[in-house]
Amino acid sequence: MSNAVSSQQNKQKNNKRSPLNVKPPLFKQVCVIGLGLIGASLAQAIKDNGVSERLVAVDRHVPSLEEAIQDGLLDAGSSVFDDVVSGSDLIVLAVPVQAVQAVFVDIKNAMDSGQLATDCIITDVCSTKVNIIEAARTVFTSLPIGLVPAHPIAGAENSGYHARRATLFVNHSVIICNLPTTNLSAVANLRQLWEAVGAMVMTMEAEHHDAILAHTSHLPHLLAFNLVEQLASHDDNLDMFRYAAGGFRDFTRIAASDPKMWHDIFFANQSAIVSALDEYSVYLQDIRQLIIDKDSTALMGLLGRAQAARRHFGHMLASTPYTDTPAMSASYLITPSNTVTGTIAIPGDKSISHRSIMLGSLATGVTNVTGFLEGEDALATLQAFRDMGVTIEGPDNGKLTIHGVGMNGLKPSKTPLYMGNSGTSMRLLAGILAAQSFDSVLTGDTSLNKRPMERVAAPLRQMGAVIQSTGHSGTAPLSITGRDNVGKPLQGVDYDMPVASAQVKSCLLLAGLWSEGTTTVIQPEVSRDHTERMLSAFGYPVTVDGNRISVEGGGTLTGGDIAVPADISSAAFFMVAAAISQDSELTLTQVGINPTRTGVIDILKLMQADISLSNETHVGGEPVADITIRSSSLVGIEIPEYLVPLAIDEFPVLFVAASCAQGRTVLTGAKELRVKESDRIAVMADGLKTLGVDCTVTDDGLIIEGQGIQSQNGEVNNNQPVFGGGHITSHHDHRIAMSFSVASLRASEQIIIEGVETVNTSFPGFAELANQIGMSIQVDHSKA
Ligand SMILES: O=C(O)C1=C[C@@H](OP(=O)(O)O)[C@@H](O)[C@H](O)C1
Ligand SMILES: C=C(OP(=O)(O)O)C(=O)O
Repeated sequence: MSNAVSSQQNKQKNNKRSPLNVKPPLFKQVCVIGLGLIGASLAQAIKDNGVSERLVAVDRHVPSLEEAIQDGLLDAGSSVFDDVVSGSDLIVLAVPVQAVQAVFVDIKNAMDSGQLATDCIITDVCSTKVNIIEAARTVFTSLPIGLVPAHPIAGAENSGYHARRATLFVNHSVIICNLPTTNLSAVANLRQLWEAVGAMVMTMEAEHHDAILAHTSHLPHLLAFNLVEQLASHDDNLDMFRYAAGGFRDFTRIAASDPKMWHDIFFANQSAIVSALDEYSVYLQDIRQLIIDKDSTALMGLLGRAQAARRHFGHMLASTPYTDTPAMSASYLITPSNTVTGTIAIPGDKSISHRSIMLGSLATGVTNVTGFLEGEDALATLQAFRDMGVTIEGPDNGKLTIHGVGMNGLKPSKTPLYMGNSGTSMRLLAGILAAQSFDSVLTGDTSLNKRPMERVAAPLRQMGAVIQSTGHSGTAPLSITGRDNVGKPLQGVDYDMPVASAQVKSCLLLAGLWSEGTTTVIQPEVSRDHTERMLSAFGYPVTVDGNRISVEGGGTLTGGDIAVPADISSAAFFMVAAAISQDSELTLTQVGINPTRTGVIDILKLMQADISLSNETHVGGEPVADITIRSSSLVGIEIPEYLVPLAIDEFPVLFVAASCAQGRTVLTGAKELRVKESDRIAVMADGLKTLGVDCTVTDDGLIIEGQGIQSQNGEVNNNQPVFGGGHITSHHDHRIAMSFSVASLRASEQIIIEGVETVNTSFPGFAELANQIGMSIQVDHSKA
């Protein structure tokens, strides 16, 4: 008796296909063996996406087949292979690993009898790959040219036909194992199929696949089953389970999976699982010993690294910023307001926070940091040093304890160092890493991977570094060869910097710490000098002679305490907010006023802003002061070029100030703005035009026709709107998003700023603080 079921009567109504059909269908007939969750979901996805003219299935459970035909999913189905397989050009094995060999026997017989063409594509969805290939070798004299082992990394706790979802594979990875015997067109067709159902295809050697999966899937399942077994075998197991908290539940969730399936997988991938388990046992013994020894530093190091790595991997793979932003596409909806008042503390300085991690890690002894900026950029630097084996406790409310490893104590990271969105992290680290004994790779998110890196790579090469910018055009990822492989240390050089960049200067000075002889950097204009100051604070001699800065290689750093002042670049948004609005007065406490950073104060003063400094003192080698700023009648100016590097990050918000000034403001000599997180000249000009401001982009700057009104009798008149309302896109640049938020203080209507999640890179809590002083920013996560 034949177990075949067919669906003539259903054909008509089930021929509807999605408008996004792949045309013509890739396959004439796909035969799915096994209608469990994965097989049925793939069948549904093939059907919905019109990937095959006909779809048939083989399953031992005839009612599922009947239902699938009734549902219009299948054209035919049977529990007997020969009944339906004839003429298939793709066979998908979605059966347990141990059943694969028997299906290969059926396929071979069908090929021998001419029911199947010898180039029919044969694939599978099993979690192990080497044993699938071995099973094929046992059955076929030579591997079929259509054999393409594959593994979709997708699943759910529910199983069976009814749990199927056509979307199961969308945005999930599918690993395809290319075999030397396989027809290239078979691989290409299978790739197209998976892409058509929404998956992302990657290729891998079968052995590598099994080793990776042994660690990432098989080992966790094994541990989950085993932990439940351990607890269940206790005499008081009822109490154990009754009081088992969320940790146990989370850890053992996967122990609810199908035992038969896992039994098969554990045997099928035996050797890779055993070696993953052996490695796990070593780690278990190590952490056991740390607890016995009460080795607090090492235990904190391990736990901190693991916690950060857990977050970090996800972001690294997605090329997204660090902190868990609930939405990666958040917007600000800003209702116009016209007054800001209060006394507020601004978060810590980003530049100094980066350097505190770098020098603290390389120092001997412990460095305690307070006021650390817990923004994504500085956290990227922190993670990189953790990845290189440094124990860093915190951050906890801006406090960090760094257990320095000394000048030669860094260890190679096991993964590329991920710098997120942070140019400072990547460029300064390039200098440090070029001098280390080991190889490194530095990578970043999509924005950072577009920014110029040859500005550091080229001078580092002059020092003897072996460094490649492997991106499209002198861009990251950066691949750095360690000195052990180069065979000699870096050599000091004299380098005349073509641009006044503190990042380039710092990169070379840091490389100079390990170089033979003297490294001298000559800058065309003064740029921020935090590296020089902090090196001195850590006891490393730095010679500054005008714009020539030198270090001798071979010194050491001594850890100490660092108090990070508030970031003047973040304070700038609120300075401009108070200046352009009416009846405003803001005091920003203990802001860093390092003279290489105060260009924004100088420019605002030239524009006749009402700013004053008080409580001037020093914090950790850096001058700080309270800054008070009131509503001002700003006037347009020609910005002196020497101030450009001293206010480089503040220009986006200064453009907002210029729009509110009376008369024209002209910025020149600021080409650097084009290679920040966005092209800040073009992007600001677009946004200003959207809001109705007349401005002209030049090669190296911007001309803005201010719309401010002259003050009458010394009275400030900042009531009139200067900006209209509208939609602004931040181009995922934090400073663009914050600058246009400030513009809302002189807007006539609502401003919506899209893509504001990167504000967290430099100013976590910006919107809350802005609202505290009288602005009205609503954060909208609905696009997540
Ligand atoms: O050294 C630093 O910490 C920084 C230097 C500046 O870059 P350039 O020096 O490349 O202009 C600045 O834009 C950046 O936000 C931070
Ligand atoms: C340019 C900036 O930072 P980085 O270069 O570190 O990404 C910035 O914060 O404005």
